[in-house]
Amino acid sequence: MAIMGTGGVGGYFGTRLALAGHDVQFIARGRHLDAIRAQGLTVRSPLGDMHLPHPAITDRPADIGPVDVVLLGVKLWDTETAAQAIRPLVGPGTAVISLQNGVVKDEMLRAALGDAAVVGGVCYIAATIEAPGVIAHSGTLQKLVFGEYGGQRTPRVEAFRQACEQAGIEAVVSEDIARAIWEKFVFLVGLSGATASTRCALGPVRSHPASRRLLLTLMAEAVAVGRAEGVALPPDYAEDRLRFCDQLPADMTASMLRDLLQGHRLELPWLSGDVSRRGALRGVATPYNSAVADILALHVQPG
Ligand SMILES: NC(=O)C1=CN([C@@H]2O[C@H](COP(=O)(O)OP(=O)(O)OC[C@H]3O[C@@H](n4cnc5c(N)ncnc54)[C@H](OP(=O)(O)O)[C@@H]3O)[C@@H](O)[C@H]2O)C=CC1
Ligand SMILES: CC(C)(CO)C(=O)C(=O)O
Repeated sequence: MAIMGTGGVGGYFGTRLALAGHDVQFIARGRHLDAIRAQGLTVRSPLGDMHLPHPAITDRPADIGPVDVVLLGVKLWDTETAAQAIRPLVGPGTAVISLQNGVVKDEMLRAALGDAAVVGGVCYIAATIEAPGVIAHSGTLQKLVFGEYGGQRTPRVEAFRQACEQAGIEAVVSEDIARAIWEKFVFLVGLSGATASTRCALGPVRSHPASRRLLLTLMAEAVAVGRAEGVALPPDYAEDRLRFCDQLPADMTASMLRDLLQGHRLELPWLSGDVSRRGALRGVATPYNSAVADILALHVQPG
């Protein structure tokens, strides 16, 4: 397997897979790569800390050659460059599974790598690069959902499910992965848009009638756009996600709020911005997502 982007997501899941005995080749760059080469890759997690003293790691994916599975864990602005870089890793049966947020990622991967390579995927976790060479996992959630776009349970999907099971990763094979990706997207568009634009955690956002309406409407617009694109989301799915939000910890925030507060680049154009863009193409009104995209536009690029 290869992990393209050894960050919060790639570093966490890759480390688990490597510790379970799988041949995992990590791809990283910069100070993070240097630190991992010098001191190994460390994951701090409430489920138990992990350490790979000498992981196979490179910044030259072409040296790795074809693999069974590529997990893509780069931020969305790096998708096209990463897709070109992993071309030498993709053989006839290789599954490229993006763990990124958003719904546009697999469209970009298909354009670069062809339809056959792309297996849909989505992940549920909160993990970040705490320091070069060190990944910090918050909470205990660590789940992958993946599947072929046609819904078939192919040997490559089943083999990866088994690998995850051996590695102690909660893994679910979806027969409607497009819908599974949209389900996460709906929730994340609401959580990221509402927490980042108010600069508040979920607890306060859901308890004030106005910010609760903001949260619900951001999700409802995403549902309307998904349904207009033919995704089988129930019409009341936003209300379902609002009930889900009511059960989550009050201090929960989206990674986009954390990025905003730390002055990092934002994935906004691929979240609320993408709802707005897709809505315009389908004739679906998305005033709340468009407003969030406009309000936060100044912060998308740091500096
Ligand atoms: N973190 C989380 O908890 C969750 C994240 N996601 C999604 O997963 C995706 C990844 O997020 P996250 O793990 O937080 O991102 P990170 O920034 O933590 O990790 C991405 C890593 O990939 C590296 N990278 C990018 N391009 C290359 C390249 N060409 N060669 C080598 N290394 C490269 C980056 O290096 P550099 O820093 O130099 O750019 C960085 O170290 C995002 O789409 C995010 O929305 C989804 C669920 C949860
Ligand atoms: C909501 C969460 C933590 C779920 O994985 C996420 O994807 C994000 O904040 O980017």
